[in-house]
Amino acid sequence: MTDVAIVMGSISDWSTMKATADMLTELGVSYETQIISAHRMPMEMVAFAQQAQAKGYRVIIAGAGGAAHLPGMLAANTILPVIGVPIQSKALNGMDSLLSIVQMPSGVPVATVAIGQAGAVNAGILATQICGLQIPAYQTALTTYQQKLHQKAVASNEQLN
Ligand SMILES: Nc1c(C(=O)O)ncn1[C@@H]1O[C@H](COP(=O)(O)O)[C@@H](O)[C@H]1O
Repeated sequence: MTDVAIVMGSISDWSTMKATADMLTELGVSYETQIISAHRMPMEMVAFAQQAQAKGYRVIIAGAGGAAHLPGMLAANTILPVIGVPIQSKALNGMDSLLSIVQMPSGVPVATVAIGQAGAVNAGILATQICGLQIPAYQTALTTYQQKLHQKAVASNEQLN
């Protein structure tokens, strides 16, 4: 069984969403990646969302840019938690993606992270935290990751002196 599904609206999103995949790899979390678009592949998008729980995924991470309907439309078709990653669009710098993803109507949440790569990394961590509620090995990996972050911050402070 694969724990996390990473989906994105276009192959052009991969340069951002690779940061999610890399984070999950670092934390030892199983994932699959797929291009699915609510706009360009509406039937496949609905089928994917409706089958996601039965496939055994615990969390869906969806990256999309511009009129970023994908995360919300997935959330509308599954009870799994959906984390939305706003891709940094060229025309509006990702503000369009962010607002399209975050401003969901009451009853259909998408857990929205920051625009671009930092958000993509955090989406991977957030998904691991959710899966970690049931998988102790993921909590151990998160603790190790947090300790590494701490050590790096302390070490960078020492560079000042
Ligand atoms: N936002 C969506 C959806 C969707 O929400 O279904 N499908 C594609 N896209 C976005 O269109 C942007 C440009 O895509 P192209 O580079 O393929 O033209 C991408 O950021 C993609 O996520």
